[in-house]
Order: sequence, then C-alpha cells, then structure tokens
Amino acid sequence: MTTGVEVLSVEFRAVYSSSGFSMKPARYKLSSKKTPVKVRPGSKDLVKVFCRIRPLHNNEESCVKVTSQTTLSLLPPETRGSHRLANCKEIHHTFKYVFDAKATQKEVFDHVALPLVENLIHGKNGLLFTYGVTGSGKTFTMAGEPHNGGIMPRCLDVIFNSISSYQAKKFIFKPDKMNDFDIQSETDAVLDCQNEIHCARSLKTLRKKESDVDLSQRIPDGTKIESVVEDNSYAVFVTYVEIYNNAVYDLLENVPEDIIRSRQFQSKIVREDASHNMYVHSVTEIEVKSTEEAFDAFNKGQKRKRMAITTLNSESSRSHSVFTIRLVQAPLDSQGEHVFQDRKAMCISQLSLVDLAGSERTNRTKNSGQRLREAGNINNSLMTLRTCLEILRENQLYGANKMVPYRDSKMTLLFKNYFDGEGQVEMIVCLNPSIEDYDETVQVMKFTETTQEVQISQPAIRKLDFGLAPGRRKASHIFKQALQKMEDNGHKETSDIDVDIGIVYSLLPALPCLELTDPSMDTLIKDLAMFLELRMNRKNILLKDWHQKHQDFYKRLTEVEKEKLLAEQKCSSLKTAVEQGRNKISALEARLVGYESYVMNLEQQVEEKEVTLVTLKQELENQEILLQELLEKERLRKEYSDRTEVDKDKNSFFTLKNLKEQESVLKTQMRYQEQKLRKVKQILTEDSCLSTHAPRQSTKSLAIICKPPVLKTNISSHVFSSQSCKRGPAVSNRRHRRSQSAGDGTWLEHRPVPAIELSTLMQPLMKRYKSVTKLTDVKDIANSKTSKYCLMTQEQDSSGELETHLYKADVVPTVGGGAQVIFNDVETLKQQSPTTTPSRKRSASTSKLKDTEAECAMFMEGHKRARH
Ligand SMILES: Nc1ncnc2c1ncn2[C@@H]1O[C@H](COP(=O)(O)OP(=O)(O)OP(=O)(O)O)[C@@H](O)[C@H]1O
Repeated sequence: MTTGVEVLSVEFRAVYSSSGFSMKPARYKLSSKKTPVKVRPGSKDLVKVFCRIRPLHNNEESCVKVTSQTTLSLLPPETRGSHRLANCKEIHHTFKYVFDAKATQKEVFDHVALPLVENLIHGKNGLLFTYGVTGSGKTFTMAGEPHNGGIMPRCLDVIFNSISSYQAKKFIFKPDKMNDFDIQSETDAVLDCQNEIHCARSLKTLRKKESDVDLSQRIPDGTKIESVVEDNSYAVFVTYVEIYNNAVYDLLENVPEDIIRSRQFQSKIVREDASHNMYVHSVTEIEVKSTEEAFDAFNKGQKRKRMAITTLNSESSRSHSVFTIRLVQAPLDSQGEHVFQDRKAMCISQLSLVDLAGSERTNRTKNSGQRLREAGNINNSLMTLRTCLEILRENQLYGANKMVPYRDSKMTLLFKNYFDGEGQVEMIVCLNPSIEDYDETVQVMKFTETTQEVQISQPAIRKLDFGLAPGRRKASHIFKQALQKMEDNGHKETSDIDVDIGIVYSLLPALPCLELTDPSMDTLIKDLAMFLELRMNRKNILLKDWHQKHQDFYKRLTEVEKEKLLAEQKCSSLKTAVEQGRNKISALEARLVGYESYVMNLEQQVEEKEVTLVTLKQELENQEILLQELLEKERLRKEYSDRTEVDKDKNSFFTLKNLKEQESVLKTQMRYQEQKLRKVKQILTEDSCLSTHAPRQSTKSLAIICKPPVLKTNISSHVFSSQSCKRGPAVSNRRHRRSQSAGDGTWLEHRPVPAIELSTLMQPLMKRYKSVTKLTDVKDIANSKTSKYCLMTQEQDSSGELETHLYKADVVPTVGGGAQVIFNDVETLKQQSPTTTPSRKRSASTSKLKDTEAECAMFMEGHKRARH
C-alpha cells in the first residue's frame, strides 16, 4: 500500500561567507546547476572570549581579582617600576565568562566547548584556541589530565555519545587527500578495512610503543546531544598538526622509527582546496570510531609534540598544536539502509582545537639558543595573529579594506577561513594571576580587547530537497525486525518481500525534464498536463486518505481521550487506594513499632529470666552438690550404723554373756538371800508358833507388835521380834545398838510412799541419815558418805494389821563409780490387834513373807536398775 504519504524535505545547512568580500562555498558540495541554491546571508557574531584563571602556587601574590562572572580587575603591583611610570590604576576587563581558579574542567567545557560540539553535529564549523602567557594553563585547559580531562577529550566523548548509533561503516567516507571526502560502496569499504588490518599488523609494534597511554584512569564525559538527525550516517576523522618555528608538521604521520627519534619530520604545506578552504596538504586523517581511538591518536601526536623544560614551565609547549575533529555526515538512501551515494548531499563540519604556545619574555625565561629561537617564532606568530585580528577589526569597524596578513604566519594562514566567516570562533584566555606575570598579563589583555571586537559571519542555513523522507532509518529497522519475526515464526519466503519504504512517503517521481524550446510544442504541454493530472489524482487519493486518516485519528483520539478519562478515574481510585494503603501501612508500622517495643521488653524479660535461670541452675547445682554430700554422709552414716549394729550385736552378745554371768552371780546372791529369807521365814514361822505362846524373836529382825493407829479395836499388843531371841533385853536397852541398823556410816532412808507415823516405842536407829522417796539419782547412793541403805515399806497384812518392813543393806562402792547394795537385814515392825485370830495371823504372816520376798526381789531389781 502506498497511501498515506506525506512529503517532507531534509534540512541541511550550508556555510557561506557573508562578510561582503567574496562568497565562497564552504564544505558543502552543492551543484549550482541542477539544484537551485538559495543564499541567505547569515548573521555576524563577535569572537567569544572567555577567561580562565589558574590557581596560584603556595604563598604567591595575586594581581587578578574576579569582580563578577564576566569581569575581572588587574591590580598593579606597587613595587613594579613599570607601574610607577604608568598610571597605577586597576584595569577592568570584560569577558564572555570568567572562570576563577576553582572552576572545574567540566564547567569550562560546558560553557565554552559544548555549544561548538553542538554546532559541529549540526554541520557548523568551529575554532577554539587557548591563548596566554607560558605556564598559564593553556594545555591543561585544552587537553587536561588523564583523570581530569580537558576540552578535547570531552568534545570527543560528547560527539561519540551522540552519534555512536548512527555511525557509518568504516571507510564509507574516505578522505580524498584534498580536504574532501569520497563516498565509497560497501564493498570498497570492506576492502579498505582489510587493507587497514593488514597494515596495522605490520605497524602494531610501532603503534604500541607510540601510544601506550593508560586510559584506565580516564573519566568519560556523559553528555549527549539529542538533536542528532537520525537519518544521517556519520563518520569522525581527526588530524593533529603542530606549527613549530613557522613550519607545519603532521603529528600522526606514519614514519620510520629513526625519523621519530631524530625528530626530522617532513614539514607540510598549507594549501587551499577547490572550495577555497585552507588545509594541510597530505595530512594524516584518521577515521576514529570511539573516543578511545581518537584519544589514542591524540596521545600518539602528543608524544611527538615539541615540549621542553623552561624556567617558567616544566612542560612548555614549544609549538602551536592544532587538533581537528572533522565530522562527515550524509543522508541514508530512501531505503534507510545505506549512505545516499551523492557527494552533494554530504556535509563536512570541523572543530579545530588550538593550543597556542605561550608568549614569553626572554628576560624572564632566560632562554638561549634553540629555546630563544623557538620563543622568537612563537612570539612572532602570536604577533601576526594579533595584527590579523586588529586589521580585521579595523576593516569591520571603519570599512577599511586593508589586506589581512594571514600569510605572514602558517598559523594565521591555516585559520584564515574561520576569520573570514566559516564558522564560530572562540578563545580562552588563560591567566596566571601571579604578580610576576603582571606585565605579560597586561599585554594579553590588550590582545583580548582587540579579539573581542572582531566579528565573524555565521554560515547561512539552506535546505536541500533530495526527496527523502524522514524516519527511514527507523522504518528500515522496523521492517528488518518484522522480517526477522516472520522468519522466526516459520515464514520461509521472506526474502521475496520487497517493500519500498521510500514510496510510502513520496508523492511521485521528480518532475521530468520538460524544456520548452518552441511555443508550438503542444505535446510537451500535453505531457506536462498529463503529468500534472496524474499528480492531481495522486493528490486527491492522498487527500482522501488523509481525511480518512484524520477521521481515524480523531476517532482514535476520542477513544484515547475516553481511555485517558477512565485511566484518570482509575488513577484517582488507585491514588485513594494507595492513600488508604499508606494509612494502613503507617498504622501497621505504628503497631509494628509497638510490637517491636513489646518484643524488646519481652526480650529484656527473657534476658532477665535467663539470668535468673542461670542463677537458679547455679543454685541447683550447689544444692545437688550438697545433696550429694548429704547422700554421701547418709551412706556413710548408714554404713556406720550397719557397723554399729554389728558392733551392737557383738556387744549385746558380750553383754548377754556378762548378764548371764551377773545373773549367775545374782542367782547365787539370790540363793543366798533366799536362804536368808528362808531363815527369816523360818524364824517368822517359829515366831508365829511362838506368838501364841511367847513373843517371837529373830537374830536378824525384831518384830514389834503394837497397835496400829488405824485398827478397829483399841486393844494393842507389842510384839518384839529379833533376829536372835538370844540377845535378850537389847530391845529395851536404848544404848544398845539395835541390830545392824545402828551403823556408823550415813544411812540412806528410802521411803517410796509417805509413811504412816509409827507410834511404837522402838524406833529404827539411824544417827546420820538422808531420806528420799524416789531413788532416781545414782549419786544419792553412790557417794562416799552413804554406806548404809534402808528401804521402808508399809502395808496391811492379811489380817488388816499395819506391817512396817525395814530392809537394810550395806552400800559397797564399785570400781566403775557406782555402788553395790547388799541386803543383809530385814526389820519388821508390826502392830497387832489383840482381837485378831492366830490362824488368820499366821496365814497373814505367811503371805506377808511371800510379799516381803517379792518386795525384796523387786527392790533389788530397782537397785539394779538404779545402779545400771
Ligand atoms: N586550572 C588549573 N588547575 C590546576 N592546575 C593548573 C591549572 N592550570 C594550569 N595548571 C598547572 O600549571 C602548570 C602549567 O600549565 P600548562 O602546561 O597548561 O601551561 P601552558 O600555558 O600550556 O604553558 P606553555 O605555554 O609553556 O605550554 C601545569 O602543571 C598545570 O597542571
């Protein structure tokens, strides 16, 4: 389909001098015959002069004061003789812009060189040179340092940033050695490429040696110019020459090693090309495809450039160096694929970056010999430049027609075209603010004043219509992509698809050559009418299509508008949702903060608990240790008790044995006591027999019969009984010691129950005695004083009479500190009622005897216990 076509034209700019002297075509090769040329004189611009002040060295005094962004003052040093003569006022100067010592390389580039690069891409020429006293920072500003690039590397960066996607293949544009370019076919370009690779291999070693600069430190400038014509193809070429002692040398020329070492380069001549442009004849022009390649070439030239150590600069340029970037651009053909093979369509623009050598005063530099000659030449060429500019200004200001002496110096000759109006001219004046440089700085200022007044014509813009539509590159790209997609989707016959992208946008082929030589040539008029009719038809179709497209577009626009409204609504609802979401998030965040603090508290608590746990564990361990110790003790105790038990058993065995022995002893004693008791019994029995006839007597006991106070009858009889009746009246003799109860030792009288008062005549005799009711303390009996023991018991006999028994015993101390009580006597005091029958008395006395035995036994037992 070839509908929907819009006719557009390609815009080109051509540079023409409009100074009024002569009109000369610049780099655009335009056919004056076929293509009508419309000349529009361009406007005039003053040379833009910038000023950059370099930083001072330590403790140096400054003679420059920056007063604003565009002005500065020169302060005359009072000590200088020259100023005592001159008027010692401050000198004020105005510039396009003043960069103080703190200004960065980037700032300088953006202000000064970036517009020139933009112009270059848009097809305009430019000249930028640095001017100043030696050591004022010209080379620093132009080239910079590897890590802090100056204007030149930044220009290259910006150019390649902008055109890298639209670069032509290498050698498509080929320098013709006469300051112009040819457009080669792709095949020729490929052949040249192979040639170059072959040459490069042989020169590899040499090149490496010459340009082994470390580019790793380089920080590229990222600026990109957007207004690049996409439908053009671009190629960048660089040249680097120096003007030394008024001779031009090619710094990029491939020359043998010995020539490089001896520095005997062949100088070049400056010539004028067919378009009256000045150029260095047969200069090496390198096509570069990246900043790195261009920088490589620059560094190669920089190494060859003549530099020297002088008093004022350790790396002083002894020559003017000119680094030229030429940008060649040509439109793509109608298919948007290859370069349009027409030299007329080609546009060549160039940017010359000139680092002038510094002006020098020989009395300051103390140069001599070669350096002096160099300085002389430098100063001469600068002087010529100054003269040229002065005359130019004069011609412009006063309408004079003086000849500008460009040819006096190679440098001015080379820049002639610029000053004649071939492009924009800019200058950076570098200043060393040191007071030492004051005099030279004043001279520099005078030169800048002149330069600022020189006007340079700006090239006119012209349009050339090659019938090529814009967007070819994109269309071709899209078409290729579509083909690729089709191939990917399995379409095999894609090579047959032939779409003429150009036709889509063009109206019709160009008007045929219709020359009306004879007014009667009707056929020609008919042909012309037919051609115009066709065009009209075509136009109508296109108009119809346009209307259709317009309607479609309007419809689409309405839809888009609706979609936009919907989208806006959606957007606002989304915004609300987002707002809500945000609120929710902030609430959640607040909660989160709360939880976090809570968690922190918990963590703190956990930490504390952990500390407590550790303490408790410690305590537990201690307790366990204690428990272990206790268990151990318990075990030992048990072990000990077991042993004790065994010992006890052993002891009990022995005790039993002892007891048995004691028992046998006691049994013996008992037998003895029994015998005694039997005797007492016998006596008692005899007494009872006697009682009926005579008072009873006993050898060991005395029975006193008397009337007990509690008896029922008042009749009482006293019966005296003694162990031996043979003792006679001892009973009534008070002085007579009665029985054994009257001993010399102290008696222990033992009365278990409170005794009933005996109202008998005969009373037991105990001179010294101690009375106890209970025998609990062994000390009562086992002491040194007590030698006798008397146990008193009172009871009623079977006949109801009171019977008082006194069991007497000797207390014998034992070895172990105790005492042995040996009963040896019993006294019975008995009160008898005269009314009681003898049988009953006898039975009572018999039972009494038995009781006495038992009691004796019992008390003996008690004594045993007490003793034990
Ligand atoms: N703006 C600046 N910032 C920091 N250093 C600077 C600046 N300008 C110049 N310099 C330093 O001053 C010294 C001299 O600078 P440079 O070589 O560029 O001077 P020049 O004008 O080119 O001298 P000549 O004319 O002799 O070649 C160099 O060491 C350079 O690094």
